[in-house]
Amino acid sequence: MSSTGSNGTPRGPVDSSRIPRYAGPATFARLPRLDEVGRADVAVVGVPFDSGVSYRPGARFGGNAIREASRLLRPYNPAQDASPFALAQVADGGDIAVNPFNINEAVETVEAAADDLLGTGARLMTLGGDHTIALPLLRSVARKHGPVALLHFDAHLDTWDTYFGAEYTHGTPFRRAVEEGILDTSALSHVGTRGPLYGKQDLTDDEKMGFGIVTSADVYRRGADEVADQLRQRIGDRPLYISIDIDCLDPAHAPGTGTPEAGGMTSRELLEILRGLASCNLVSADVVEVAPAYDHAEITSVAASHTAYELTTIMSRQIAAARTTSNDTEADGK
Ligand SMILES: N=C(N)NCCCC(=O)O
Ligand SMILES: [Zn+2]
Ligand SMILES: [Zn+2]
Repeated sequence: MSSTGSNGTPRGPVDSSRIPRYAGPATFARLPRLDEVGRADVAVVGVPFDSGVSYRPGARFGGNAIREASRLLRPYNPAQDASPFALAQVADGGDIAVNPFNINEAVETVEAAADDLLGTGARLMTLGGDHTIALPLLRSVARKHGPVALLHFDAHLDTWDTYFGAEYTHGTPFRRAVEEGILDTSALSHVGTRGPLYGKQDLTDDEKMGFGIVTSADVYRRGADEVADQLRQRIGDRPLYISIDIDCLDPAHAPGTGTPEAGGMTSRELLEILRGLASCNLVSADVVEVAPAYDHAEITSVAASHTAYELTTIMSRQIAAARTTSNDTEADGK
């Protein structure tokens, strides 16, 4: 069942033709807060945590920067021919309050908060935070759906083992996830990979874990449509989690991030690949590693807000389609 406003439809964003879009506190896309609507089909939630980074800090401010940049999003998404906030109740669930001084505790807090939100039937659209948070989010999603397919957009593999002996960092979440058996290892892909590694072994280890790699150069050479087709075939109808490290984009398209690497995808390529995945069973997603202190003119947070908008649109469309199917089944049974 979906949440509805008092007139039976989801409560959408503040009307920017009546109330200036730059007025008032920011929620994602000017949507209602979760406490204003009771429950949501898609909960947008911030995780202000960056104690897992290996280089520049600052992603703890990413969620709010994305919310600010999302003021300009409009309610109809022409690329997917859908009005995501009318198809399903999308609401801003605020931030998960995580301990910046204790990574293990932070990981537990994120996992428990995700359990609570997923337990209400919502799908999660998480705004990071550094990439460490993908692990507890995946644990929670897998508890609900079983091992999930993973599409990981990133310059980096994030399947390294430890940094300074620490297991939970932004360079290690997906190795931990594979070790814990929470990923469906027949459908794991990195997209946008590039840049120097520690050694060739990084690639061999990653392949052994089950990952396929679409490099940023592959995207450039083969084009977004072909890449999306290939990914869609690999994923099939498995429950899918999409994790997007904004550094999958070239630093020209996302300068505001902690570990930038030259030679990345354009924001157009990323958005187009996502649109090509609209038929996949997207159960939750994150956008991480937005570090506004290194940004200019909100380039990075605007790209991140549009990325979250495409992901939210995919989820809303699927929720609406599932509702139609179950209504049809009910009608047939009567
Ligand atoms: N997840 C991100 N953004 N970066 C991981 C980089 C890890 C390293 O410094 O080797
Ligand atoms: Zn990265
Ligand atoms: Zn990453």
